Amino acid sequence: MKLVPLFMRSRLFATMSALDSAKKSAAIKAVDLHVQNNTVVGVGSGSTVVYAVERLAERVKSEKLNIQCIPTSFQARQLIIQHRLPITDLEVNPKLDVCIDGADEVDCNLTLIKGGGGCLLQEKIVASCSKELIIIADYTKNSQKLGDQYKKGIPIEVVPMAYVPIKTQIENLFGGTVELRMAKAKAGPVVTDNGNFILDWKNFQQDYDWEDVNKKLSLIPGVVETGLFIKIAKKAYFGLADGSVKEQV
Ligand SMILES: O=C(CO)[C@H](O)[C@H](O)COP(=O)(O)O
Repeated sequence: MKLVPLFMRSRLFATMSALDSAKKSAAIKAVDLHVQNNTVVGVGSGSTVVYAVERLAERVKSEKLNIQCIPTSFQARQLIIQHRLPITDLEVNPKLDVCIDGADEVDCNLTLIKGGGGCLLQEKIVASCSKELIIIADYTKNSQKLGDQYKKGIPIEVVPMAYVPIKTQIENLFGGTVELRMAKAKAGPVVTDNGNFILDWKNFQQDYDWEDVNKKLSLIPGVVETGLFIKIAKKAYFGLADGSVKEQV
């Protein structure tokens, strides 16, 4: 095992805990302001959402809140079950009051990149059934233009057999580079909760009309969904390093 000098370890720890507390304060604020008794709530995916689920569980216990939760991924489903929150689905509850979810990047127009965790398809479906999508994130996700902060690319969920022609079409239409997302603890590609692959479109131009790009991407045969969330989010809460929370509408 490689030894990390003590001064570097404490700096690493300090950075991680500042980010975590920023995620937590954003999550608490969103849950406290957007969830009441009888709310049907969409539970997003990722590390920030963990704090939202913890807060939901606290409030259900202390305030005896009656809520119903709809997961956006296998991870979200497990979180809901672990915290013994009531779970439902779109078949029973096709209309949600609110969906609380994280994001990989949020630009000045509340356009989002989502899907860093590979859950974009169910996240977009659940968000589209919700009266409001509320984003919770730490301060590193807040940017002027997409691509300013998040360098891992725009995730695009695709049908496996079509990943090569889709990659070529995106590169020819828009430039940049498109990579098949590879798994970390499995040989081969990441397979989504829906049995699809993820392409990450990197080094894209930043001054695109994202609505137009999203329409064109969605029309390519085999594209299941894009990680571009345009005019869907109602509000974003960013936890800041000083413990405060910034709101963006
Ligand atoms: O879109 C997502 C998963 O598909 C997540 O919301 C996004 O990746 C943010 O995750 P985190 O809260 O861990 O930063």
